[in-house]
Amino acid sequence: MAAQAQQETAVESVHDSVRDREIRVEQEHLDRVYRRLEEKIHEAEFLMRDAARRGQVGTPGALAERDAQVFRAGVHLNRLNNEFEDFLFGRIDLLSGKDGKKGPDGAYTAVEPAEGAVRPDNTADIAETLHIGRIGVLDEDYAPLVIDWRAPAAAPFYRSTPVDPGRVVRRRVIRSKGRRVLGVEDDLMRPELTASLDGRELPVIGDGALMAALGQARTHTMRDIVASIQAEQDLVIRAPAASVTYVEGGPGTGKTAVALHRAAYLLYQDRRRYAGGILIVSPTPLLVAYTEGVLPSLGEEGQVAIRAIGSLVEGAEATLYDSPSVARAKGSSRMLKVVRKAARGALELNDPPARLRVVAFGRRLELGAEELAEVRRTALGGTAPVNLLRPRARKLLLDALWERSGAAGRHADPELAAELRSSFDEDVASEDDFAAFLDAWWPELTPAAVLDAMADEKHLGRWARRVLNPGEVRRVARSLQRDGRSVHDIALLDELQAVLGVPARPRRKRELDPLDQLTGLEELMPVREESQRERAERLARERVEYAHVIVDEAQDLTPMQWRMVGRRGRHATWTVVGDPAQSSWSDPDEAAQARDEALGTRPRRRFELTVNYRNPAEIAELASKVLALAMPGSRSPRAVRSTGVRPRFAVVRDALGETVRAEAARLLEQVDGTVGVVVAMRRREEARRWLDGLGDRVVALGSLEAKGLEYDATVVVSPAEIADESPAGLRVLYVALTRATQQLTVVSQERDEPDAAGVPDLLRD
Ligand SMILES: Nc1ncnc2c1ncn2[C@@H]1O[C@H](COP(=O)(O)OP(=O)(O)OP(=O)(O)O)[C@@H](O)[C@H]1O
Repeated sequence: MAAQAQQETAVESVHDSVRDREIRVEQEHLDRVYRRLEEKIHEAEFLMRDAARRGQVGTPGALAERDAQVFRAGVHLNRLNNEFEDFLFGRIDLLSGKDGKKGPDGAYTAVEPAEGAVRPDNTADIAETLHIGRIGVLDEDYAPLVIDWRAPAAAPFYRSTPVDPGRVVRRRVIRSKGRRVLGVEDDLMRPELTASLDGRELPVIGDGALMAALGQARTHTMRDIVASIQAEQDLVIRAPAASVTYVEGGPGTGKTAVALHRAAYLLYQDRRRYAGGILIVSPTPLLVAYTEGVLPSLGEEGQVAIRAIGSLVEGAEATLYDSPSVARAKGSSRMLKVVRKAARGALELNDPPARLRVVAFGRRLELGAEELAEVRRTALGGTAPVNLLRPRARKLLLDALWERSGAAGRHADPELAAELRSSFDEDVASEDDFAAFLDAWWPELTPAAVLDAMADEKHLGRWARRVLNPGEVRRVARSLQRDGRSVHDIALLDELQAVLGVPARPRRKRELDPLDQLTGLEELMPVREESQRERAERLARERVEYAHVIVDEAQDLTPMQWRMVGRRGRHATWTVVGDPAQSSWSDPDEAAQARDEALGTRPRRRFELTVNYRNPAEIAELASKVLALAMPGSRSPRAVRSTGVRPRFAVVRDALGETVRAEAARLLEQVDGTVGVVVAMRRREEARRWLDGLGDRVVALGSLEAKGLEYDATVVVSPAEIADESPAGLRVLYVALTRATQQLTVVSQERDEPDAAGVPDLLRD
């Protein structure tokens, strides 16, 4: 026994010394990289100073040169400052071979080793070693010290698998903090080989980086996965952006992570093209807060706007929730008709004048109610937005007055007749009364004013006749009377904006800045004048359309929301990620149709993600029981790991709040990271009170708020209550059950009909 223990200790220490040696090897490389980076920073700073000096000379040549230098140096400094932390994370050791073919996405496809690279006795030499990091760094001879993770040459780091290893023998993830290498984790892609590097056998350390990453405690912000992107995810990240990249995958398959990394990849691939901006649409502000740190960690921020679906309209912010039946009405494409009628009908509100009186050519002219109604009807026959039809209405009024004046037949000569008409128009239009009439009779409408008018049940009833039933009219009108907007109201505001239009206003002239002439200057600005974040926010405010639109949790967009998002990417390429089984929208077919309209006829490339990286198998298995009820016949993604900890079932004895609090406190002891307590939407407020004083590692969430988020452990409170809350309740419950990375507790009350073991009816076999 003692001998065996001694032997094990010896093996361990040999292993440790190999690990230490390998860490030293990587430390030496990292030191070289840092020395090189410092040189580059000095160079960039010198260039900035030098450029500033030349700028004072002021000759046109010096100015142009200054611009170019400032631009290059600024970009460099910006990147270096952003990414100085922890940017070297990977390494691949390759057999000799050709560089291989580039696939349609520009990345190298399976690169086969050269003939003879593997000897008949299965031994081989490592011919090439590449280090992968957040940005590329070249040494003084332009040889790569670090390859940017998005470069085609880095693709084998992500694509190589033991089934299809290509030239990769060993894939290593390097963990470092600042300038210190802390550890390495290796995966052997060709375990059958005995490979040597510089005459020594290639050592292998650890159990692979993926498992290490997945087991880590969660915080309230998402981490990037750049060191452990898996092959099926890499295919999506690097997919060409020619049209629509459409990705489906179950909970935890990395859809959100992939979407964020794809944004960074696209910018790297074609910065100029995506200077038009990338919009990432997220379902909730909570998910925006959770994910928005990922892009800066990948060195990208300025061109990407991550917005919650309830924050897409400038000046409005969703803070309220609608009941399922109100949401269903407001989100449905039936609302289109209602909104169009409301936009036109709103012209009649606020008592528009019933007659128009003017004096022209010395005569009193008048149009009465009937004639005005006729003019309005004709004007509204146009297809332009209501606010933009005002000039047409004005013209029709003048026509009617001209007719009334009897001056039409006065001249036979067309030129004279036209002249007379034009002086008539001028005469009328210059009258204050006419202008005042027009303002009152065809006022400029704002989306907010029309939506407020829809809060009046009588008005809404008129505009929604034969579209919404009386119950829906009542409920929708009431919901619009509340203080604040819901996420569905935001889509209505956007639709109203489109139906109303914004009349052209004289543009303010921008100050001329010589630097504006510089192409790509946008990259430099953040360094000198505003932070990346301020810039992203400014661009998001100013921008109406984007070059690429990424929709996360796409299964949840209602038809009206698809229209809103579609307007932001009319000329864009798209990445759409979602999971129909998690849809909280009651009519997926209607939403799919609206999605197809938003995406138009663009060709789609479909991808599927099949591996669940979030939930351990024990939790995934329980969730799959609800999946079978929610979407019979659909497959659960395969969980990659198992913890041996089965979900726990607790039954409420006395007060629900006390049981939930006790279970949350228990989980806080068990895990290092976060605990999420998911309740039916109507219990959100009380659930927050239940957890009072337990600290900020635990949060209470309504079922719809849990979308996309994850916690070390979750407490799901009353599955039946969550499932019964809406027509899509079972799918919402499926979302709730798939949020935990380590532990899950399900709390049941009587209505859950728990069995003797506490398992609620919905989760039994
Ligand atoms: N290749 C990977 N390496 C390390 N972690 C990963 C990898 N892929 C995904 N993950 C992790 O798995 C978790 C789930 O990822 P993500 O939230 O992107 O999944 P999702 O498909 O969007 O899930 P849902 O549909 O439930 O919202 C995250 O913690 C993510 O960081």
